[in-house]
Amino acid sequence: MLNEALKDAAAVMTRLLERHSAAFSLVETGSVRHVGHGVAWVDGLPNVQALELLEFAGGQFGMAFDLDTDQVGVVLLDTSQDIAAGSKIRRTGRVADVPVGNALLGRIVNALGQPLDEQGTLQTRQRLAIEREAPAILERAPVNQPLQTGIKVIDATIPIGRGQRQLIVGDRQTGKTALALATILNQRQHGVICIYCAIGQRGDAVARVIDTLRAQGAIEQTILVVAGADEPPGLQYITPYAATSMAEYFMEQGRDVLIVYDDLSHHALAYRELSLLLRRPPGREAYPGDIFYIHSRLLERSTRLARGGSLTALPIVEIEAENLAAYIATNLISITDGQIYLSPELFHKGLLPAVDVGKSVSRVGGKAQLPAYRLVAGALKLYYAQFEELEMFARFGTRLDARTRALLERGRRVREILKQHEHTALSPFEQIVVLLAVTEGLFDDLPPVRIPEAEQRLCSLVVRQFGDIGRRIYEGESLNAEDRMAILQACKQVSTGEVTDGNRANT
Ligand SMILES: Nc1ncnc2c1ncn2[C@@H]1O[C@H](COP(=O)(O)OP(=O)(O)OP(=O)(O)O)[C@@H](O)[C@H]1O
Repeated sequence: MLNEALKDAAAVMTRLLERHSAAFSLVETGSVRHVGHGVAWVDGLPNVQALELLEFAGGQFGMAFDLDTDQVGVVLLDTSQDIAAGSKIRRTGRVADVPVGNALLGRIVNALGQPLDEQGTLQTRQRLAIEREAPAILERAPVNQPLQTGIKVIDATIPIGRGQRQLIVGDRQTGKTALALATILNQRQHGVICIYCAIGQRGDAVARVIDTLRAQGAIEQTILVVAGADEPPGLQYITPYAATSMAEYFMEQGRDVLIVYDDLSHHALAYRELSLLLRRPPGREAYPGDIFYIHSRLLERSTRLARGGSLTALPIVEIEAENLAAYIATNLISITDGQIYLSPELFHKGLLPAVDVGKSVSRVGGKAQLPAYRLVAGALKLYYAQFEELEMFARFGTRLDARTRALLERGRRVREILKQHEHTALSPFEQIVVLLAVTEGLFDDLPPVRIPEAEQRLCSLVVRQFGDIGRRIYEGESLNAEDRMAILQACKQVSTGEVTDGNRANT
């Protein structure tokens, strides 16, 4: 009896001692040896873990990055203003993590999950580490469901599937953000949750995105994770990882999620700055040796899960002077499943969105395209490729035969129909009908300037008359001969002016 009681007492004592020693290690403190822009070197903290969150005496946060034998390199996640040599710093015992959950929808937060909007504190119960392992191969499913962008040139020629990683690449001011934003806006009716992650962007650019999301009623299903250009490089560096953890929460609940990283060039610059400040050896273009790894580790987390749920990533990268072979851009091109290249030349010609179809590719999206779309898209790509080649020859003033002239004329109309204003998304059915009309030559007699008007009339007509075909197409049916005939007939009526605004004209 006494033995039993002694054993119990010993067990209680052991538990108390364990708890006490754990608590003791949590309050391990150190002091700042010296502090620079974005980083600090700290003495003490012998048991600190890599990526552990550390708290300075003034309440600022940092993250243990370089663990040397005699000091710790800490990346600052707040401004360094009130941190000086001698400042105290303590371990928190947890790696950097963020709140996750439905409460984040419609909110603007930073990489630590702190609200940046005026809607008060976040009511979330769960947190996830910002650095998480990507799903294993066996947990993944093939990408075979479309993610509709509503943009004709993308959905037709460079389709994106749910779970795909598609790079948006281009010089500055070529419409990269506009393209990603249009994709987010188009998810309103498809129930896809969106995360817009701004890294190193100017405040006015982010404000424009927020305003557009609000004005178009898409903010409620979007989370904005923002680290502006004036934030410490450490905070900019962890922002995409934090945003991905917030996205993974929804993916693991079986939801489809879209994440936009705007942009990874600024992310790479922030990491280079941190690495140079921490005196890590510089490599090509002064980037550290693991620059490829930081991006592949991030994008590996986007996938489609076999048990349901997907995370589609649209990373954006900015290049200079159309140099697609730039270091960070080529790294990202090799990591992702395709790229959308935005050309400054097309942008300046007013061919918006300025997607250069020849330099863009989607390595998996074709399998995800709706079956009805595949037939139309094939013909469209062929016309466009032939047209671009012929247009080059035509510039030399070569005399052209009638067939070539006809191909050129059709190509001009195809190009006209692929123009699209930034906030005018088309449903898959509308896109199929419009593209069918142009590839079948039903707009050949219309002057190109009248094509946008004909397109509008056609869209309102088919939605009104053929809603049922649209529904079937969306459910995965191909376009049968009868439906195709009916649609072509309607197209013919619109192009000849027989039908206006979806109604038969008074003839
Ligand atoms: N399809 C479009 N229709 C009309 N305007 C467009 C279209 N696409 C982009 N724009 C306009 O072009 C301008 C540049 O677009 P955006 O800011 O998206 O480019 P960016 O490449 O992201 O720029 P930055 O390099 O500064 O990040 C914006 O004013 C935008 O409204």
